[in-house]
Amino acid sequence: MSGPTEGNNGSALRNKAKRQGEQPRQQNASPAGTKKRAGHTAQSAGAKKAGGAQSAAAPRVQRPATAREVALEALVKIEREEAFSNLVLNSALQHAELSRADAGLATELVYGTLQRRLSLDHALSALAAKGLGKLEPWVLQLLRLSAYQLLFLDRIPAHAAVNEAVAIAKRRGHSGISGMVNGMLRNLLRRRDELAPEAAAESAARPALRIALRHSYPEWLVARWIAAYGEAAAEQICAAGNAPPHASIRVNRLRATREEAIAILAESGIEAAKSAVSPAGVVAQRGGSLADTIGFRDGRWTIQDESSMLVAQAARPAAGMTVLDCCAAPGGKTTHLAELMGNEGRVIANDVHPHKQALIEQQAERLGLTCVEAVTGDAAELGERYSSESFDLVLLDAPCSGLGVIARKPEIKWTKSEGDIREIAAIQKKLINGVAGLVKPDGRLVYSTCTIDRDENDRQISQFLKDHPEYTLDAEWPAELLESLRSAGAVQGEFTGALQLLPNHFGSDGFYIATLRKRTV
Ligand SMILES: C[S@@+](CC[C@H](N)C(=O)[O-])C[C@H]1O[C@@H](n2cnc3c(N)ncnc32)[C@H](O)[C@@H]1O
Repeated sequence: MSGPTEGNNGSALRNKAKRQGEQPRQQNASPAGTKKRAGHTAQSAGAKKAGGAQSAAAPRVQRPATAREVALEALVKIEREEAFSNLVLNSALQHAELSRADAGLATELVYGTLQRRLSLDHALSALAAKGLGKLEPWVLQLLRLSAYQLLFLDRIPAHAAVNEAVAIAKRRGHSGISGMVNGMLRNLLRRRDELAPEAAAESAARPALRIALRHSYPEWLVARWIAAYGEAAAEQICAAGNAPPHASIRVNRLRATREEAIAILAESGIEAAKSAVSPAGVVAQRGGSLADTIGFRDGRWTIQDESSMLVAQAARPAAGMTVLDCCAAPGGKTTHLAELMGNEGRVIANDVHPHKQALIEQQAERLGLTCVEAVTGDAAELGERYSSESFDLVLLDAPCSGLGVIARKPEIKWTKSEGDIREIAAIQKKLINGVAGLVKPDGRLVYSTCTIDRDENDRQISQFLKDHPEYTLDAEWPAELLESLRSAGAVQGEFTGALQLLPNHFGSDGFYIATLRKRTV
């Protein structure tokens, strides 16, 4: 689901967020310093777009891109193409020739700038005579990433942040732009206390606006979370979304135990411990890239968020079952189901995108799982493709708004709207209704999402249960799993068979899981 998030930030930035109880962000890509540059650097691509830092006839002298230039290019691309931050950044780091520390800084700048966009724009708009709307995209991103350093990072001297920004502006634009960047950032330094997020939040009239300004979220989203979970929880959710995500693996029980995986990681210099959430999970605390390990290559583990690992566990597949995973790519939960089945039985893994079939097949092969069959099709049409009541277990890990994975993809805060939630909830409804008939009597239907919006989750399932009296919620989850969920307060009172895991419960992704059983007639 989410791209790999591995390793620790070599630069170990201690920032203002850290002083407020958060951890420095982990580097979200394999260390780039060892890779040779391939193709254009982020810097050379930028120079071309700025229109003439070098003439077409001049020999191209490639100067290594700096951490800030790599971050700037990535930010421009993420916004222009509405691309996922983790994919853009990983690719940018692979092409840049940065030291480990600089790759850490670029990562911090990209994620921090995306996370704190509201606070940064709030401060910058007070300083921009003509507002921010007319600025060229790269100038706006340069101002944001520089303001992020001035307002949120302690370890970077203010003069370094300003001087670097002015130097980039000079290389990319005309002198008017570098003068404006210089003036605005020096003004920001002078008025730092007055323009800080805390000061803005204190003057907010509404609770949703106060939380939005303090933690940098759209007010409509905070208002939705307050309505769903209350004010205190909404604020905790927002804070958790700004904290660095955990880097975790799911151990393939057919090839290793958690203890063995922890020992193998230690040999590669990665300090790791058992997950408090998932019985299959191991969380890296310090060290390098989890994907760049022998244990990953030889199929002893898969990189997966701890919450995501709960889905297959809650589904309780057994050896010999016939299982359908309706929205399966890239295969994280498919392969977990197959592992829990001891590779015995049949797991049909469907996805609508033909190119994703190979992703599922590659994962199954890497993990040694021969019971997986990857197929392509629209999940809404699976009800016509397979005989009714032919599966022991059907998993619908539905496409969703992704509001539970904001810590990994902070751009989601700014790209999603309430209209998007309505649209995706309608698709989810169509998909779950479409596959409900495929489950055998006494079989299970598992519905999951990586969002925390009630319209996509518990309200979706309440409506489904009204429309399908042949189904009930099934509370039979593995005891070990329920115990850990209770100890974190994620499950309170009697467990019903549906779980809304919030990002603030364990620091893992926000996830919803409902297990349903079809009655026998
Ligand atoms: C949440 S992701 C699934 C993640 C996957 N279960 C895993 O654990 O790796 C949702 C997937 O649904 C697929 N998808 C979206 N609409 C679909 C549809 N109508 N039918 C089948 N798959 C669909 C997307 O391509 C995407 O891969």
